[in-house]
This record gives sequence, structure tokens and C-alpha cells, in this order.
Amino acid sequence: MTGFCARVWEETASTRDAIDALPFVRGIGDGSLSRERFDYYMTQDALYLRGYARALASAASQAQTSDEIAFFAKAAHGAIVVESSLHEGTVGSVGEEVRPSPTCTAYTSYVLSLAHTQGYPELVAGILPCFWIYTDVGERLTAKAGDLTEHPYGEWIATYGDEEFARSTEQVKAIADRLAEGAGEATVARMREAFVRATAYEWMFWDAAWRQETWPR
Ligand SMILES: Cc1ncc(CN)c(N)n1
Repeated sequence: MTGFCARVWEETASTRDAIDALPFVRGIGDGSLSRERFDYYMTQDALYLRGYARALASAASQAQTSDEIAFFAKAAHGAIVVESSLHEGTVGSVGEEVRPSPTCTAYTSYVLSLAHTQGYPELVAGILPCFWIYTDVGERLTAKAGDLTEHPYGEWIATYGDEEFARSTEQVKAIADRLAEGAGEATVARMREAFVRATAYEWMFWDAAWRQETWPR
């Protein structure tokens, strides 16, 4: 692996180690996570996916090739329909009365700010950790858990350990590498910043779920 993705993956190694060490992630893996914490996470994640799907749709509108337009449009549909159905199966339909947590608000606002205030390369770089971190965690948890049929979070682990999801991740990585190759130094620096920040938000999102974060009253 060479190029932009290899560099930012290396650069975020400590954040990724910290993700693996999170009690929430360990608890999903060994099944010890409380239902209450998992339901909090799934509810917030359903809200996150609505914002994230908008960012993917924006990437589709900014893409310059038919393949990339189709890829991001399909990914937006997948986030809002396929992934959200996993959430609905767990916590039901999340209504307007549920408030996004501070971290959920911050992460979705951040990816949407990339969509509206930066260029397509920065947006792709900011969208990538959502694919790559979940593939990475999903593959490791799948390998560790073995047979998922009796696992309390088996459906969640199988969704992100899935080969189709991993193929989508590879496609976004290839797009990011291609965009970085053709971009100037300043754009690549902003792409790097977007990738690093979104990776940190992935850590924060699981940590917030563990704490069942709320707004100050
Ligand atoms: C916060 C978050 N990041 C990533 C994913 C995987 N699409 C997700 N469902 N939620």
C-alpha cells in the first residue's frame, strides 16, 4: 500500500489502537456490552447515518466520473436503507423527538461542513474513515468471535465484517489515492486533516456511547 491512504493509515495508528482498546468496542466483541449502551449507540448511529448519507449524496453530486457518481449515490442509499434497517431492527424507527448527542452533532456537522465548504477530495478523505475504520474493526471482531449465530451482537459484527462492505472501503480508498495524486500540496494537507479528524470522531462516537453522553441541562 503506497500513497495517501498508506500515509494517513500509518499516521492514525495510535487513534486506531485506542479504538480497539475502547471498552465499548471490546464489549461488542466479547458480547459483554450492556443492551442499554448498545441501544444508545444504535439510536445515535441512526441519526448519524442520516447526516452521513447526505454527505455521501453530496460526494455523488461533486464526483466527476460516472463510476464515482454511481458509487457514492449507491453508498448514500446503502447508509440510509441497508445500514439503517439494522438499526431499526434493534431500536425501532428513531423519531424527530430524539436529540443527537453532542458528539453525534459534532461528527455529522463536520462531514457536512466538508461537503459544503471544501472540495471533493477533502470530502472523500473525511468520508473514508467511516468505511475503513468499520471494516477494520469488523474484520477483527469477526475473526475473534468465530461463530456469530449465538453472539448477542452477531448481526452488527457480520454487517461490518462483510466482504461487500470491505469492497466498498477499497473503492473509496482507491478514489482518495487517485484524488491525492492529482492534487496540490495544500489540498492534500486538507485531505489529511479531514481523514485524521474523522478518525478521531470515530473514537469519540464509541466513547460517547459508552458514557451515554448527554447535553448539559
Ligand atoms: C459513527 C459511524 N461511523 C461509521 C459507520 C459505518 N458506516 C457507522 N455506522 N457509524
